[in-house]
Amino acid sequence: MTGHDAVDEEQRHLGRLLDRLEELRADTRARLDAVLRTSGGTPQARSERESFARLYSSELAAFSAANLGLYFGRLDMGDGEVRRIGRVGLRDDDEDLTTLLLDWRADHSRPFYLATTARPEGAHRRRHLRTIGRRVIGIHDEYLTAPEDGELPEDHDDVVGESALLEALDTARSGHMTDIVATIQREQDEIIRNPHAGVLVVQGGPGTGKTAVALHRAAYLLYTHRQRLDRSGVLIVGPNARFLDYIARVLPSLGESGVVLRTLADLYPGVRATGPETLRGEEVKGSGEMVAILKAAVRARQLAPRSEVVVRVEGHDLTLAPATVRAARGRARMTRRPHNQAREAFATRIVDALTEQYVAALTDPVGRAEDDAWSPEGDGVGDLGDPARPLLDADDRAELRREVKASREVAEVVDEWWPVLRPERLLADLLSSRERIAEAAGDYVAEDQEALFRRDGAAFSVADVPLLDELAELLGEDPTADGSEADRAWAEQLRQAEEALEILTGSAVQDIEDDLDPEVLMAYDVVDAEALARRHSADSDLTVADRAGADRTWAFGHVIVDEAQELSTMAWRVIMRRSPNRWMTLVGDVAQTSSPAGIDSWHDALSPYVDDRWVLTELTVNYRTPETISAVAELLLAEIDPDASSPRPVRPGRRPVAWREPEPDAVARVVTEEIRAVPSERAVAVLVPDDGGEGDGHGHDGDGGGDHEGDDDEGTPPRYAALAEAAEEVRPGTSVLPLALAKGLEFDVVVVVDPDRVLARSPQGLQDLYVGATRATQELVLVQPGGFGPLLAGIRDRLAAGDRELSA
Ligand SMILES: Nc1ncnc2c1ncn2[C@@H]1O[C@H](COP(=O)(O)OP(=O)(O)OP(=O)(O)O)[C@@H](O)[C@H]1O
Repeated sequence: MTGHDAVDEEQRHLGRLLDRLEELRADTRARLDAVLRTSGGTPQARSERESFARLYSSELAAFSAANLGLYFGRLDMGDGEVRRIGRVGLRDDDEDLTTLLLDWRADHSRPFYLATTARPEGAHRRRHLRTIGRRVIGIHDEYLTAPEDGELPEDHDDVVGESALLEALDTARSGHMTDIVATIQREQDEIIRNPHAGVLVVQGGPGTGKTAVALHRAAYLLYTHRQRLDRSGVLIVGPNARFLDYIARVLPSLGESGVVLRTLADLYPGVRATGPETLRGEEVKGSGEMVAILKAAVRARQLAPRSEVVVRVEGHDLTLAPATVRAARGRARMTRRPHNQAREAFATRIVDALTEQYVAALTDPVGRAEDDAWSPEGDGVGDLGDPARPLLDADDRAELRREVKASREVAEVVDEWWPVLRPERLLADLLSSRERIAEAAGDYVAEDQEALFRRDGAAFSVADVPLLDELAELLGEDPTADGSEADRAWAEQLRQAEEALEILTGSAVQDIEDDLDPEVLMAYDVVDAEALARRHSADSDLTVADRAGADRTWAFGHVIVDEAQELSTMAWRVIMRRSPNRWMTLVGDVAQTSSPAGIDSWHDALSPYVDDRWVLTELTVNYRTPETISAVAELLLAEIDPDASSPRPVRPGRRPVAWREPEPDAVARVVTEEIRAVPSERAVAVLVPDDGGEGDGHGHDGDGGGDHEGDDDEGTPPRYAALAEAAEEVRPGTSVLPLALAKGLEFDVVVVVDPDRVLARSPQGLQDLYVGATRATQELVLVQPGGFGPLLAGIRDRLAAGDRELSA
């Protein structure tokens, strides 16, 4: 068969596939319309209709998404079987339901990603197809076993489908990440399909495809465990809104729309953390010591009077002694329930104590019983008279108790000493008062206490989010707030489970939470699966993603964290709460940690939660930066950690890294010169220092906000505003970004301005520069006003010497 014939054959098949897809789409559309036209019926019928409507809508979305690049690969197996691989699975409507196209996630598609000449996986030939719309514009064949008439080409290490891969890697970047279904590499495939049902860590240097792998794993898990994950949802947490925007199209392009994408800034429903944070603040607020500080802050709101307080009930003056209130407080704390739930126990004790006095006042006017109650042998709570001589029967007493409980003055004192607290108010009150900070964080040095302080009314920062979440745990639901019936039923189930656990373990659930001993059962473990499922399928028009995203206590079926190295100790606690089953994929690179509260060892971060029961996988090939740029990155990495190994770049560089040393007043000219030279279809970014020195607002893209196209200079530190303007003038739409926002992104050409200033930002300056230098797919330019300092000049000279040696 000639190349021409082969293209014709594939062309015919593509036409058939697209026609079949269209048929299925029309069919699903008709079903959806029929469901939407029906109304009325029993609540059960309504709920069934809603779930069918959701199912058909998501099928429709998947079919529409599959249209582009539907068919991209073919495997000819050794036994003559032909497998065609594409974005979705399609069957013919003949009697046998013949398979026309295999979903890339199906087991039978796997050899397409794994086969090499060394291990052909039963395949004889792999074919990559390039298509535009209905047209096949190219095919590329690789023989995995020797063809009859030719030699077997040499295997290229671990790179599968090399020419298709290199072509994909060379394409201009659009500002949005694209899926990689056609060219997933073996080491990536093994992670995407990894069957481990616990915590899977994906460690890899810059550009190794960690983000791509995480997103494709989400799509794979949804395909393979559809039933389970459709109900419980998948959560993906990324470093900032710009990053989420960058990756937002990948899952829809794979036909998956039910995933909740969040940053830490909006992981706490109802709050958008847009406030600035200092580096010190980030560090202090991220540390595990905050748990004790927040507990102290809650306890500080559980009060007792200094002297006796008189409460008037139905014309009788009843007295509450400080000891009575303290005893009630002690009992309430002993329930080990969250503050707002323990309030009932506190109120009950207060009402009991007052009722006794009330009874005594009516039956024992001389006050003997009361004297007994507060005698040194008394229990501080009093005694309801002598049961041998009851003057009031049980009903009378109950009535008196009701009167005490209903009294406004009693409610007021309960409110004053054990108020209902809400996380947002409590945190704002704590952080805006130096006295309260000193009270709760007495052990901290003055600078750390000061790092916590913020003006009242200021927006919360990203570092505050885990504190709010922690407080929500410590405080519990507001019993006076509305909630859906399903939520209340769920809260009640959890409460009962917690009580059962308390009896089982003899210790408090909150204390278990403190160090989250993995061997200790959590409430979620004992809430029966059925109740969990009922909650997850609660009758509602909203999608799972909507419901899960709005519910702080939602138990996600799978949780994926990208750039997980940035999570502080406090943030890990939030993430773990969202994943009670601990089925997670954590993706990151401990050499890229730029947050002072981030991690430098997976073990340290994870062992408190899962001990050593987590699996480490590694990605070793760099698909983004070409060799020339990787060489600079490698030397920077050696400064961060001499033992770390760099990922191997798959592409040579087109142009060496440019080292430019303009006079300080010529920086804008040099930068604009560089970006003007870049072809218009290529994406360019100018990366500038965060300006995040102590006391400065540190760059977090906290606005949580949507589409960033067109407002690319958002977040530019003021010092670089003029540079941003100049860049915009010569090349509209150029991103001028602080380095912190470049995390996870990539551009064809990257200009890093003032790298020495980045390095000077302690303690993570080296990591920041390493991140910045590895954002480019084609060219890197370093622009240092006044000339490079010793570290970078040294790197430049070593590379130049290496080049001279190579050419000698
Ligand atoms: N198998 C592949 N086929 C085609 N492109 C790929 C493949 N793997 C990765 N890429 C591309 O390489 C680039 C880097 O991938 P990605 O952003 O996922 O890397 P990363 O490890 O998350 O990087 P970083 O840690 O630096 O943010 C992306 O453009 C991605 O699409």
